[in-house]
Amino acid sequence: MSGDKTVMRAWTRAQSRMGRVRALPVVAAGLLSGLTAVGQAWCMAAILASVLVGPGGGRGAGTWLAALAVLAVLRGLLAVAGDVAAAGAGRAARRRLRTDALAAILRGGPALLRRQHSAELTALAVDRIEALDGFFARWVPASILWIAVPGLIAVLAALVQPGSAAIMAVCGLAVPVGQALFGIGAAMASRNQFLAMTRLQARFLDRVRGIATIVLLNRTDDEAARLAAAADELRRRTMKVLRVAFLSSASIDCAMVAALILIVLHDGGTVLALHRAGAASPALAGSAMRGLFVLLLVPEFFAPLRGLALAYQDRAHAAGAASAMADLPAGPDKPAAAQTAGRPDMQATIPQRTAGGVELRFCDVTFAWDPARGAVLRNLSFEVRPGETLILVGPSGSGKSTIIEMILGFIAPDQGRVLIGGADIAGLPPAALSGLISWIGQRPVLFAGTLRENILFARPDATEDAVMDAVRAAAIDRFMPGLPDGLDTRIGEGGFGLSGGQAQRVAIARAYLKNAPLLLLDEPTAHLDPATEADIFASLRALAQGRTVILSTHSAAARALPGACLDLGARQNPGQDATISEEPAHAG
Ligand SMILES: Nc1ncnc2c1ncn2[C@@H]1O[C@H](COP(=O)(O)OP(=O)(O)OP(=O)(O)O)[C@@H](O)[C@H]1O
Repeated sequence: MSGDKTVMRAWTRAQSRMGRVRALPVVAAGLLSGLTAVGQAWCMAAILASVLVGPGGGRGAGTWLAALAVLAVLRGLLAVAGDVAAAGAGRAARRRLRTDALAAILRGGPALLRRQHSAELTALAVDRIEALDGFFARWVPASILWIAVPGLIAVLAALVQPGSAAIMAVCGLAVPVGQALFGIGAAMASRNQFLAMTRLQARFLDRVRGIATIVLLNRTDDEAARLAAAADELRRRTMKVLRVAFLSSASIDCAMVAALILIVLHDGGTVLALHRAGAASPALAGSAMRGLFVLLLVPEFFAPLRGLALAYQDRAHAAGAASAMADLPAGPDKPAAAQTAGRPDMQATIPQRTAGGVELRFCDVTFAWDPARGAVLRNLSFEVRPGETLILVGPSGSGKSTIIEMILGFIAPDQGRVLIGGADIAGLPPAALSGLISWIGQRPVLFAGTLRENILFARPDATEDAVMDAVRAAAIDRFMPGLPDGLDTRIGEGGFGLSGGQAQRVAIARAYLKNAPLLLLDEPTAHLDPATEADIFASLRALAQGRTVILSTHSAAARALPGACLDLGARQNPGQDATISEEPAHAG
């Protein structure tokens, strides 16, 4: 996970900017609420002064009470309006971020899962983004209101009682200093808490997936102890977050109590002096009212500062999410634009779908996952003409899956170009590229749902006839009579289980429905017995008709698919070029 503070700060600042527009109604409600609080304090001060010191000669207590009631209702309404607007701002931001995160995860594809744990990605898309609600609903408005409302209150108080207003302002200024100190601790504590939570989630998911291995190797107690240790770490870090939050809130209370005491001493002294001097009742009542007014304003003055301190947690969550978001692949426009900049030839026209497949060319492609470990593909060139099949062979780690991920657009060459139908895939919009490709991997993913829904996943608007054609072509009709509800049998998680070969037939049916000109097969029979493998290859052979096919395999049974063979193992020996055998050599 990236811990680059500049990236985190830039992300948090950018999110703040984006959240500000939606936070404006919350800020407006907060400002108006601050004004009504001033009105309430004035009414309360008038009522208390007339009770404590005697009538000052102005309006009666009844008028002030009525005004107080009206202001209380108004303030209640403003609070509701502010809460509704804040909830809306949080909802909109979470929706936007979740869409961005999901798009980035899908863009990253399998390559992303190789470097990030699926539990981490799930935690980001679900928990972290959920936790950002407070950032947009509370922190963004609070970061404006903590200056605006106390500033407004201090100015109005200064018009009435300048000395007390100055005391309140000076005590208020101590708060940001304390918050700056606690804030750093809060941000670190919160980030550590999130890391501990993600670690616990990842460990738990791993262990649930590997439950059979844990039981068979008799490691249940060990694993339970480790999970307990991870849970305990999360508990400790959560307690630390709470401790820092408590200290931060206590520091504001201290500043507020200091302001109250100093104002009582200051204004109380004035009222007492007037009383001793035998001042007239209206003058005494006026002085007491002004003193009480400022005193009653003190909690209102500190309330936005307390709001900011509470929302600091939310900002810390945003900083934690920032590092996780920064690890996701950037938007498609950025790399594509960067790669095609100044190269009009690369701003590709989208190849048309053709009946006989599509041409695929690798031109001098070099790629390293990690430059320190050297290039996986070095100056690789080959060409597959429309309708032809290329079989990628070579030992484990020679780069077969890397080639397939590159064609899928999940990774881009460090040097060289990959052309599909004459268009550089770096310049193709992701949707256009995926429209040209069907992909079948080692283990097809079946979603919880019916068999029909799983097949239709490739083309939800397919007609019943098209689905039945795909079912027959993929030989699903051979095992369908054994399913309780035929095509409407529920499969996937919690549903009916399919064997590896049957699941692969669902993937073949999906490819039939999608009907793309380029078919990528990444070890499609890796986990199947020889008889099922032969069966699957027979279906794939039919599927390959009229399509360009790239097949990565270790299996000798792949000979069932007639086509050229590119031995990547031979390329790893110095001085040897790509070796395409059996068919016209289009390799360089
Ligand atoms: N996400 C990744 N990050 C870093 N290195 C990677 C990543 N994916 C693959 N590699 C490395 O790239 C090399 C080629 O891997 P690749 O999966 O393409 O090989 P392969 O020929 O498909 O292997 P296999 O036959 O076992 O599937 C390997 O050394 C592998 O460790």
